[in-house]
Parts: sequence; C-alpha cells; structure tokens
Amino acid sequence: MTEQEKQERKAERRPTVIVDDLHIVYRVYGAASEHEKGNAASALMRIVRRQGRPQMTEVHAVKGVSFVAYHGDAIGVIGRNGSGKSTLLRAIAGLLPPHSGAVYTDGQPSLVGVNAALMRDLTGERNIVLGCYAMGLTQQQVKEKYDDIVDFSGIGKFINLPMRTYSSGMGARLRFAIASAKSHDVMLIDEALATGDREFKRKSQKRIKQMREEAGTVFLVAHNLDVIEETCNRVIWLHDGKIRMDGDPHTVIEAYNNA
Ligand SMILES: Nc1ncnc2c1ncn2[C@@H]1O[C@H](COP(=O)(O)OP(=O)(O)OP(=O)(O)O)[C@@H](O)[C@H]1O
Repeated sequence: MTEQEKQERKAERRPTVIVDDLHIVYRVYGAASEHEKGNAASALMRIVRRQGRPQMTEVHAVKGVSFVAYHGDAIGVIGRNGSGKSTLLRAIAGLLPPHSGAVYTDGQPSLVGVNAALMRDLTGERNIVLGCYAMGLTQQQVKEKYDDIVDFSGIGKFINLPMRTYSSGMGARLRFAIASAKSHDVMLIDEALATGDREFKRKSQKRIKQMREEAGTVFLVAHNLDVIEETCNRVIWLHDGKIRMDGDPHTVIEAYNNA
C-alpha cells in the first residue's frame, strides 16, 4: 500500500460521531413515579405536612451507550418500541442534553424526522424555499435545487397547495426531499422512509447511498428491517436503552429476529 493510499484509508476512517457513555433522562412533570406515590401512610403524611402529590417522574431512556461512527458509515438503529432509538438520534442531533456522558460530532448533524417542522399552512413550494434557507443554502442554490426537490418528492401539482392538505406519506417525502438536497456531515433519519411507497423507498435508498459516498455519515431508524439491511453497512440494536449488539447488518438483524 502506497503512502497516499494509507492516507486515504486513514481519512476514510475519520470519526464523525463519538458517543461516550451517554445517559439521557426525561423529566416528566405532573406525574408521580410508582415509588413516590407510596402507600396510604405516606399519603397521610403528605396531607399532614400540607405537601401536594409529588409532581415529577424520571424516564431513563438511554443508559450508557458508547460507540464511534466514521465517515461513509450508514448505521441502522433497530430495537423494540420504546428502546430509545429516537432519543439517541435526538441526542446526537444536539436536541437533548445528556444527563451524563457526552456526544462529540464532527460537523453539523441534521435530523430528518417525521415531525420535522414544516409549516402546515404554507404551500409545499414555500416550505421548500424556507427549508432550504434554514439549511443555509443561498437564493441561487435554492433556484438550482428547486425542480430537483419537487421531482424527488413526487408531490406533483400538490406542491402549490398548503401542506395541511398532504397525506402523512406526502409530507414525509417532501421533508426527506428538502433535507437531502444538501449534503450533510451527519444526517439522522428517523422513520422518514416508513410512510413512503415502494418507489419512494427505492429512490431514497439510492440517495442515502449517494450521501455515504460523499463521505457523510447517515443514521437511519426504521422498523422495516429490509430497508435497514439494504441501505446500511452497520446496525446498532438497542434494547431497553442499552446497546445489545453492534455489527454487520446481516448478523445483527438475524440475532434480533431470533431474540
Ligand atoms: N418526551 C418524552 N418524555 C418522557 N419520556 C419519553 C419522551 N420521549 C420518549 N420517552 C420515553 O423514553 C423511552 C424511549 O423512547 P424512544 O421514543 O426513544 O423509543 P423508540 O425506540 O424510538 O420507540 P419507537 O420504536 O416506538 O419509536 C420510552 O420509555 C419513552 O416512553
């Protein structure tokens, strides 16, 4: 291997995301935990002391997760409902503060979720323009990308109607089309492909591949394991907020299916 190849290989394996013993705890106000509710005696004591019912409970959603992601990785995150997948993605995107531990990212992470904020009362067209500006594209770049985004979203003439008239699948397609118009250092996709039809899935898988080739890192949460196996080169299986397995898609998905 020449020195140049060695350098290139090293650059390829440049870490983009380091998650170090990450814990995420949600605080839910207005709900007492089972432990705090206590028994009749403690309820009586609260009355005597004129204290109200305890008002806060904690949900420990991510419990000590650690891994390193590299340039060019497409990582599928799988696990049962409530295992912490969306929480982990939101923490990597910087939207949730760690309770303890840390997330380090090289570049700006972008989260594309089914709940991404587009304006329901604006047309698809206005949302494309605003969404592109929000990602930092210039007016000229928006002009250049516009037709491509409309075409990719497959929304057709609905592009001139307000987004509240769109089905959930159409909304998800538009979000993905806008978000993927720009190459991202770290792109986090939360079930964005789940509502698309087969044709859209095929197109978006191709786009994810392209993004990997542009040396970004893609995280994909999906319940459809076929999509994960076809799109990703690595899979992290979360169980009850912890990593149960981290490895090549075929092996991890097989173990998950047999669990
Ligand atoms: N905003 C919140 N406030 C309190 N608890 C939350 C909140 N969001 C998620 N949780 C809890 O955190 C845990 C992990 O939830 P999360 O949504 O990350 O799981 P998930 O694996 O993405 O689930 P799903 O496959 O159903 O989307 C669950 O116990 C959930 O109840």
